[in-house]
Amino acid sequence: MKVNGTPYRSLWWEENAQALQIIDQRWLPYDFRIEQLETLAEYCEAITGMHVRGAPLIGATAAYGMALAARLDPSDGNLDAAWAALNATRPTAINLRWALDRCRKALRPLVEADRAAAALRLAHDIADEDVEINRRIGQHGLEIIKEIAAKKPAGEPVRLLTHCNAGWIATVDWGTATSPMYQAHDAGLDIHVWVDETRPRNQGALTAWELGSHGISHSYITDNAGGHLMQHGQVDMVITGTDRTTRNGDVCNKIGTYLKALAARDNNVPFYVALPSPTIDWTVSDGVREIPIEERAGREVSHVQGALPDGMIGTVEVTPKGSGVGNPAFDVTPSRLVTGLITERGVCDASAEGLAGLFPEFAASGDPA
Ligand SMILES: CSC[C@H]1O[C@H](OP(=O)(O)O)[C@H](O)[C@@H]1O
Repeated sequence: MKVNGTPYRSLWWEENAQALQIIDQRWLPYDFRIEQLETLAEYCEAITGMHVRGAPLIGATAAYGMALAARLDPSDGNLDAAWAALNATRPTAINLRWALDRCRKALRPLVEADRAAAALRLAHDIADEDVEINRRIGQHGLEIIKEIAAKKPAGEPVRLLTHCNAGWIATVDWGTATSPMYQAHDAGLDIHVWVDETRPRNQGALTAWELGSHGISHSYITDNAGGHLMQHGQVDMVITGTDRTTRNGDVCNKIGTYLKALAARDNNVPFYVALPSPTIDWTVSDGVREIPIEERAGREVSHVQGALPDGMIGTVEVTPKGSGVGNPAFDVTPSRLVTGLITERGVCDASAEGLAGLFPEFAASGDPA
């Protein structure tokens, strides 16, 4: 997507430096900073510290981390160590494990001398595939928005609500939940997006920044406003991303998604999830009981980051001293609350049959890596 007229991906390989460059999202939307990753420790910190975030982007970053490891020392031992270090960065988004397994599976059979070049090519492929997957998700999501638009009174926009940031900055490009929004806007459809701020890291500010940069009408709302808006007929469709979706359609996503799905069901609002196939965990059926939920630092809840009057970026403490803090970063929406899954191969029910119908080869093997 473009930033001030310049096309960007969320990460890119800098040939001259032979290093990965990322947009350091910790400073958005207040400041646009680019960071160059040069050591495995920097790759790990970039993921753990959410310099890069979003399931597909985490996976792509990890693939470049494996390419770095293969260049420094292509031995099995070093690749295994890199795999373990990167896999330990964040526990919930399955794209991390998917990318690492795919890299290790591709490199193991090769002689060591061939591994560095192969690993870099594979990282590039994973990044490019993500862009194409998300573009296709956008095409399928656009058809849903068109169907809703056709039933709306003339002059009334299609009103979407989204939670967190499943935007181009959470992927290599296009985003997952935002790809249908971009493509609907570019196709001339009138849309308005309710953007959940998404406490505590306020990734909604990233979504608002993205949509504003693309000229898409939107409103930044508190996380607790969504149910009220749905109750008053102000939402035509909810669409979110996902960090891990089980083989039967249970959806793990940013904390608060489950509550939006409950409100959507109670108000008969369709609830869609944009789902790239690398985000499907074919080994898990019961999302609530089997998906590990990341517990992040309490400081993310007790302190809020923002732009200070002098333009500097700072944090303000918002909880009383001595209060305990909880910070589960994700929750699981049971498949029964999901209207449909928008994948790169089309839209399906949130069910084992639905996903197996679109991805028979993965459903059979259980191993998409
Ligand atoms: C397109 S995946 C985006 C997904 O990842 C986010 O989590 P985080 O910001 O903690 O990396 C969030 O759950 C989004 O829906």
